[in-house]
Amino acid sequence: MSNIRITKQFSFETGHALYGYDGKCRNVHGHSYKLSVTVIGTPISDNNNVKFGMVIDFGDLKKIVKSEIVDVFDHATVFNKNTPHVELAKELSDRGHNVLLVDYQPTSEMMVIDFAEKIKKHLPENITLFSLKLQETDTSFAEWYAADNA
Ligand SMILES: Nc1nc2c(c(=O)[nH]1)N=C([C@H](O)[C@H](O)COP(=O)(O)OP(=O)(O)OP(=O)(O)O)CN2
Ligand SMILES: [Zn+2]
Repeated sequence: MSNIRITKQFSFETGHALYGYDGKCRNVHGHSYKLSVTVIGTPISDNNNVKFGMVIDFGDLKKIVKSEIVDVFDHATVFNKNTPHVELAKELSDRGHNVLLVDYQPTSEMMVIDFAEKIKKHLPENITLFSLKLQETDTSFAEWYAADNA
């Protein structure tokens, strides 16, 4: 049976700030992120299986990415917890804002690494994460490929 890649796309609105960065993105601002998740596997060949012909049901992939990434990051503001931004984060959080502290600088590169680890943990055994593409703006994106990280 052939190996087939399938992709599901997601979008979410997230704020962030790059502490110590030498450009305008050191300011708190937001992006309409677009995330493409590609997995690879062989389509189920048992015609008694309700998922016959599918690598993984797009709906099941959606459940994983939604609970691990979209529901966590959407309308949250992400700060690097290893910087003085923790103080700003605490103030915002105390005032009822949705703040997310992460253990890395929240660039698209670092976010896509984090997302890959989170998604991989929840995929069924026969399904492999092939790649992720995280689009931060119309002209900027970061990609993670399993083959680059083997
Ligand atoms: N390698 C990276 N560089 C930058 C990142 C990043 O995540 N990785 N992030 C930012 C900012 O957060 C923001 O995304 C600005 O990016 P940029 O593409 O420079 O945005 P512009 O609107 O200025 O882009 P245009 O060239 O006007 O389309 C900065 N760098
Ligand atoms: Zn940004």
